[in-house]
Parts: sequence; C-alpha cells; structure tokens
Amino acid sequence: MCWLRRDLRLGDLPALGEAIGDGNREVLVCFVLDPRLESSSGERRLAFLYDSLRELDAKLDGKLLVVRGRPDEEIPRLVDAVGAGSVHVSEDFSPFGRRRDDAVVTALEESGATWQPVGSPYLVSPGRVTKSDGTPYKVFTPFFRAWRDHGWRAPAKTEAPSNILNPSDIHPSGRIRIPAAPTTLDLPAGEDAALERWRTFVDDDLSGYESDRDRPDLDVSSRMSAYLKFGNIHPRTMAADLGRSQSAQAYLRELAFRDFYADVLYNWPKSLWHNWNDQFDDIALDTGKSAEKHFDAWREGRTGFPLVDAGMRQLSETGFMHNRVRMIAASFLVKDLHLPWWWGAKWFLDQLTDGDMASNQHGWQWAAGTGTDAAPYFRVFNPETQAKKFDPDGDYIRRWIPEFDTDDYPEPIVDHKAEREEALRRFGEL
Ligand SMILES: Cc1cc2nc3c(=O)[nH]c(=O)nc-3n(C[C@H](O)[C@H](O)[C@H](O)COP(=O)(O)OP(=O)(O)OC[C@H]3O[C@@H](n4cnc5c(N)ncnc54)[C@H](O)[C@@H]3O)c2cc1C
Repeated sequence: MCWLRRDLRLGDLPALGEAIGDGNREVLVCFVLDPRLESSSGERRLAFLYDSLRELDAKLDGKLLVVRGRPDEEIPRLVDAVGAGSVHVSEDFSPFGRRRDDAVVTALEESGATWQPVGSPYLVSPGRVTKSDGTPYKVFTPFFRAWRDHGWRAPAKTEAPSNILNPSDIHPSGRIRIPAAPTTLDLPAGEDAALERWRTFVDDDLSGYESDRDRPDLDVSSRMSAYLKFGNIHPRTMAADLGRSQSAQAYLRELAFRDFYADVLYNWPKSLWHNWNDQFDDIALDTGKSAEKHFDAWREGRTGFPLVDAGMRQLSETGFMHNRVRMIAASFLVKDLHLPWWWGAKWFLDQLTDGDMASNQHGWQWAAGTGTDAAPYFRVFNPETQAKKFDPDGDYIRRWIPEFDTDDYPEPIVDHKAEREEALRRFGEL
C-alpha cells in the first residue's frame, strides 16, 4: 500500500517506487482526508489539496482511493481489507505528522503489515544535519554549509504503476468523492502545473533571480512554494536543474531555508506557537480593544503604510504575498503595532495557499526577533525606506491599492518613528 500525504505526485517518489517493488504485486494508492486537518486548513489550501488529488486520480485512471477519517483507524482498516503486507510513506517530520504516524504504527501492530517510511519532503530530512557534537544548528549559515556538504540523492525515477488495485474491488473501501474546491486559486494545483511552472521559471527568470528576488514589483520569484508544500514536486527534481550559476546558488540557498526551518521545528516543536527564544516571553505586548482595531487595519490593508497595505491586500485577494513584503508586513505588526507575532502567523496560515507550519511560524519568529538566527529585535524595518528600495516606481503598491493617490487612502495609523522608539523601550525593559 502507498499512503500519500505531503507528496501528491507520481514522479520522483521513492515511497511509490518501493511499494511497486519488482512490479509483481498489486498496489493500493490511497489518501486519507483527516477532519482535523480539514478544519484547520484555510480554504485555499483545501482547494489546492482537492485539485491535486483530482489530478492524481485522473493520472491513476480513477484508481486513487480517497477516504475520510482518522488515519489510525482508516489505514489499519484498509490494510485488513486488502491484506497489505506493507505501508509505504514519505516520512512526515512535522509535530502533528509525527504524532499521527506514531498512532498509525501502534494501530498497525496487530495487522502484521510493516511500516516503511522513506524519503521526506526535503532535500535533507530534518535531524540529519547536526554540529560535530551531534546537537542541532541554531544559525542558518553554518547549517547551510553542512547541509550542502551532506548532499542528496538524484531524483527517483517513478511513474504511475500499471498494477494498481482498483478501489471498486475493495469491500468496503469507504471511498468518498474528492470534494469540490471551496474557492478559486490564482495558480493551478498539481504535478503537471508544478513541472510547467518550474520549467518556465528556469527558462525565463532563474538567471535574474539573485538580483531581482527582493523586488515585489517585478514578479520574478518562482512561485513554487505551494507546489513544494503539497509535494506536487520534490525539491530534488528542482535542484537537479539548478547548475552552478550565482543565481542558481542563490535559489538553492532559499531551498536550504525551507529545510532549515523544518529542522528547527523538528528539534524544537514548541516553537510552533511559543517564542523559540524564551527571553522574549516577558516583552510587553498590546492586547485589548485598540490592539484589535490595529490588527483589523493590518489584516484589511488599511494601515496607511503603502507597502504593508499592498502586501496584505495581495494576500487576501490571491493567497500569496512576496517574500520581502511578508518580512515587512510581519515586522510592522510586531514592532510598529506591538502585537503578538502569533496573531499575524495565524492570519497568514488562514490565507496563504503555501501556508506551511515550519516556514510560516519561523518566518514570523525571524521578523519578531524571537526565533533562531532572527533579525535582532532592535533592527526595525522602515516601511517607507523599504518601499523606495524594493518598489522604486511604486508599481507594486499601485497594483494592489488602486486608490493610493486619492483622498480615499487612509492616513498612517501610527507614527513609525515613535513606535520604533517604543519597541526599543520595551526591548530595553527585558
Ligand atoms: C512572515 C513570513 C511567513 C512565511 N510563510 C511561509 C509559508 O507559510 N510557506 C512558505 O512556503 N514560505 C513562507 N515564507 C517564506 C517565503 O516568503 C515564501 O516561501 C516565498 O515567498 C514563496 O514564494 P516563491 O516560491 O516565489 O519564492 P522563491 O523566492 O522563488 O523561493 C523558492 C522557494 O524557496 C523556499 N523559500 C524561499 N524563501 C524562504 C524562507 N524565507 N523560508 C523558507 N523557505 C523559503 C520556498 O519553498 C520557495 O518556494 C514566509 C516568510 C515570512 C517572512
């Protein structure tokens, strides 16, 4: 049996390759819709998931078995129903995934089926790269060097198996129809779309990536994040195309950030919703009615700080925000509005199609100054200077704020200079 989770593709999928083996046995390919994840994923992520499943089902000639329930009940039930000897999965290193899989392994004990995890959604699986004394890295740059030295395998050559078990032959399979997407997406989901997007990026924009990646007005970043999040493509497939150019290496460094944050979460699972650096636990934060008013203005893109507002509107209209703008919008929430970073992180997770616990929570902790290797607390982004530098002609701002040059655009809700001083004062109190 091959149980798909964050690996919704057929190519470069070692778990599928091992399930097929020498091709002499039938394979059940299945996905379990877990109500716990359905209720905590934003609409866009659900739409992306359902569309990815629909594409996979079509590629498997309608033989992808989708069931709904708790995996520790559904997987043993399916193992019994088909008499499976082994369950093949890509390993999940997230705190939720590890708890879920531990429960499945326990529930499988009586079935006689073996649990066969192989590979992960990362170039180098969390926990593999450590300092010489075996402890995890807390700083990105040395992690990056050790990560590159560790290396990774070439892409696995896998494709749709010819001997898939047909779910209609399984009684009772518990099969459900893949739900309709609850909303529309600004980019198509699925393995074919991921490969096409990747090829277009490599042909058109990779060479300028190093110089232009911080420019939200130019639209030149790869937009691979949601495909990576759902495993429509493995980063190994991407790394194999990169080559040695400066821009290619700059891109690889970003993929390393993704692995770094997964590694941090693996080693410090509490950092999901708590300050990684607990020295910040006592910093004074605003709460109450006026804090909530500020939070609403931030969410709705009405702060009067154009680059922040443009980013927040891009997010709510499309489910995406450029990386540089994510950093500025996050910094503004924490350092200009003095709000808890987890308020912002939760809103991002609700809206983002690429919303990912490791990258999002640690991206937020970086901006808040509370994470590993974080921006020092006293370094406060100035949204106006940032706009001049990274959106020099104001094209990005005008794209998302049509009323920018009119009286309808709000005045700044705070005085940046004064709030910067206030942030430093609170920091000094620690
Ligand atoms: C506050 C904040 C929240 C974030 N939340 C998420 C999130 O929920 N999901 C997510 O995938 N990324 C998140 N990021 C990282 C980054 O903003 C996005 O990965 C990037 O904007 C996606 O666009 P892209 O694919 O065009 O990026 P590209 O610039 O083309 O980068 C290529 C790939 O590298 C990875 N990557 C790039 N930058 C980072 C980074 N800083 N951290 C981790 N991985 C990175 C992504 O997988 C990305 O697809 C967040 C960053 C910040 C500052």
